[in-house]
Amino acid sequence: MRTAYTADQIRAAEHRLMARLPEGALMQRAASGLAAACATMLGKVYGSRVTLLVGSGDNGGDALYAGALLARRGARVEAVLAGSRTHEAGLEAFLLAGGRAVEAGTGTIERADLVVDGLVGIGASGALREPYRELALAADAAAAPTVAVDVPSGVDASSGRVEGAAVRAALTVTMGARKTGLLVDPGAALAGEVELVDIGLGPYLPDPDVVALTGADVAALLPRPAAESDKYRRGVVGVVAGSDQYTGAAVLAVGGALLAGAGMVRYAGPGEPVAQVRSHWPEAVITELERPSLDGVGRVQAWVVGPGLGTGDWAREMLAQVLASDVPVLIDADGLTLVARERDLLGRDAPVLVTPHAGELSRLTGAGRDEIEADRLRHARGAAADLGVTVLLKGSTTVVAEPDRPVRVNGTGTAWLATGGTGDVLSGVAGALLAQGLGCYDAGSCAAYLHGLAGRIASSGAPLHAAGVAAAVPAAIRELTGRELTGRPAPR
Ligand SMILES: NC(=O)C1=CN([C@@H]2O[C@H](COP(=O)(O)OP(=O)(O)OC[C@H]3O[C@@H](n4cnc5c(N)ncnc54)[C@H](OP(=O)(O)O)[C@@H]3O)[C@@H](O)[C@H]2O)[C@@H](O)CC1
Ligand SMILES: [K+]
Repeated sequence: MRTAYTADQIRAAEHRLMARLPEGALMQRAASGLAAACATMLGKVYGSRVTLLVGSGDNGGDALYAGALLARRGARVEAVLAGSRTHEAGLEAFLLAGGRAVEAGTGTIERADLVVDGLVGIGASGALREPYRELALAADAAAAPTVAVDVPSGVDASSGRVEGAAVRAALTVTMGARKTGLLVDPGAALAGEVELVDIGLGPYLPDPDVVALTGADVAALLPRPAAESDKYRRGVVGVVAGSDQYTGAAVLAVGGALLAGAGMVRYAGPGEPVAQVRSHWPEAVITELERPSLDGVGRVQAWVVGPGLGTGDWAREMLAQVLASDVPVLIDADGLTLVARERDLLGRDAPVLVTPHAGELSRLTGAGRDEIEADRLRHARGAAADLGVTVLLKGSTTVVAEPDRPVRVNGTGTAWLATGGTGDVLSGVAGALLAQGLGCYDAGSCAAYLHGLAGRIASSGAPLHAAGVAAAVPAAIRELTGRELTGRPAPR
């Protein structure tokens, strides 16, 4: 599990640790980790040109001490001192090691083999001011890669929010613990690779603000069929999706559920989608509906409701009946539009997982779509608390929020997944995990991980289509769990 923390959490932990250490010890640890990462990126340190962008705080101090270490190894290191003041001891060490302070605009950034962004770290507030903004833009325009110290300057360490200009790093060397803003877009997209330097903060850290599951975490959570499993005990998913107008959503949601390991999928819908589901998935158990009713559909362990369902009376009645059941329900797409109109529908005791994209969450909460995109964490958390449900907010980093738990973020996706129908597949995958007994929090975060990985497998760097993502879900599970998938050693 990768954990991340807000700036306030980090600062509090640092204070407790600093009280036990000699002055400056933490910064020395940070700087040596930073210098080592820069050296690796440079390949050959001797003779290379390194330009430091140095702000007025300790973030600049880290850069200066690291610059001193690189200068001692023969690099030509120049520092642009951008703040109204400069970390004194760091500057002294830097100059003593042979580093040079230079003005901005002397071509130092353009000539560099590597730029080190030490403008601001966790002490930043608001959009980058001048001259920092100008320097961030110059670093972005330069040919050399940028290594960000702690966080890319311009990215809010606690949220990933970016107001105005920000540094685009190839590598972010982060001190003591990951910052939340490095795991959540738009910040995550600007951080590049993230390397964590251990400065001994571990014992002083509180519960994390956000966490990201690793492949091993997901593998450990995924339900596995045991020898005595039968199709009912492996989890029966009910899918209420699709309409005579939108048939594909039904096919994709059923496919996602089947291929993510549901023991059985029951599909209930009108004639057109029934015909499509039947021809694509003979495995599904189908009830063709003459009227909107779940009577006679049979027991399920979880429902997926909403993709392509429409928003008319039929859809509203189906949604209400699904929500009147006593099993977990995943609501997506048109189901969310209906819930936005009629919040009372959510009043139930059994768990609810909603899977909006930013536009759908906007309808649910009234916040602007752009505002949600800019601060995904805050809005997902707020919606989970307000609605009393688990919220999986889709996007380039998917976040899963549930009251009183760290937000889970997922970065396995690829931009190619932003195409029609992939959300329907995700709802089926998550529904299969719910039906197999995972709670909404685990089902949502594991489904996001698997779906992202399946997207990568289906894409391989090229366009993908939603049915291809569903088809790649077993390969994604195989990649995570390998031979132990059956719960037994692989046959020879
Ligand atoms: N604490 C520790 O033990 C350790 C800390 N470590 C390191 O210290 C970093 C935190 O250092 P920090 O607290 O000095 O703050 P930091 O991020 O350098 O900048 C603060 C200054 O920037 C300015 N400024 C703010 N906003 C701005 C804006 N929008 N646009 C422009 N300027 C802006 C403002 O200065 P002013 O403008 O007031 O002169 C403010 O005072 C941390 O990220 C890590 O790298 C490591 O060495 C490990 C040990
Ligand atoms: K920085």
